[in-house]
Amino acid sequence: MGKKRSIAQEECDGALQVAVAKLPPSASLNMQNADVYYVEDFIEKAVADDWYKELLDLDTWYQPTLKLYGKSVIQSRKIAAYSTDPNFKLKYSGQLVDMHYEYPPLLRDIQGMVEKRLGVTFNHVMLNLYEDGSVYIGNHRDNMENRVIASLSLGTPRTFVMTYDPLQSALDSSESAPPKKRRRKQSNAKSTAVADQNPKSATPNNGETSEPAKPEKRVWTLANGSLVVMQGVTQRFWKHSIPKETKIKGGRISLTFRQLDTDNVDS
Ligand SMILES: O=C(O)CCC(=O)C(=O)O
Ligand SMILES: [Fe+2]
Repeated sequence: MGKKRSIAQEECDGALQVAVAKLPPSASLNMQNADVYYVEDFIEKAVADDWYKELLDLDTWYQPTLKLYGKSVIQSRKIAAYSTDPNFKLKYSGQLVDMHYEYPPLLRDIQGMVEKRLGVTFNHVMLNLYEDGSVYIGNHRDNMENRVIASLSLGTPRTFVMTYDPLQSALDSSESAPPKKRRRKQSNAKSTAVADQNPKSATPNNGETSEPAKPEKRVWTLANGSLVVMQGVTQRFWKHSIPKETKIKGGRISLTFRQLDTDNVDS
């Protein structure tokens, strides 16, 4: 029997079959068990401002209702969702997302530009509206089938936090998973390294699961016109959030482009 392969290794092989975004190595954040890029000046600020204003006027924004512990709660963050696949449906917190299949011309152009620059195609974009700093997104991981996730930021800069928090199953499948007790202690570790406002100051990139998990956190500001790309094994090992910053009065729109699995089409 051959040596058991790590999840990271298998995912890397899988990622070669599906396209990965092409970005310069200088944009890589060199995070352990992740493939994350940040391009601060992906588009000019003046263009980002214009796009922000135009997208704010879309008539497709709405506040989804979430089911939390059996109660219906209205999400503070407005969203607008589009798909290039006319049959594609998506559930979010148990509710069907209000999906639109006719892209407004600007959104089609933006998606085309992002696709061209990254060398990949997307079948879905979710717009998030953070009207001010009281609107946030809690710590979460995106679905595994989101092979490449590209998030374009427009408007007021907001803080982005990425926390190393491996899925239990990912560690269990790893060759060198540390014992359970130690893993739990590590994920709560107070000594978590925080690279405030500097996504590149970092621990070394291990690239795979052959090393014990290192507690780590990255915190930086998403500039107006910037792009974050997460792909490969990132969602298995890292969570992300945009915390509340109540002093912030300006608005922000993020456009999160995704490659959703068409097997999930719920027609
Ligand atoms: O607004 C952002 O940049 C992040 C949004 C996000 O994490 C999500 O939609 O899953
Ligand atoms: Fe997310």
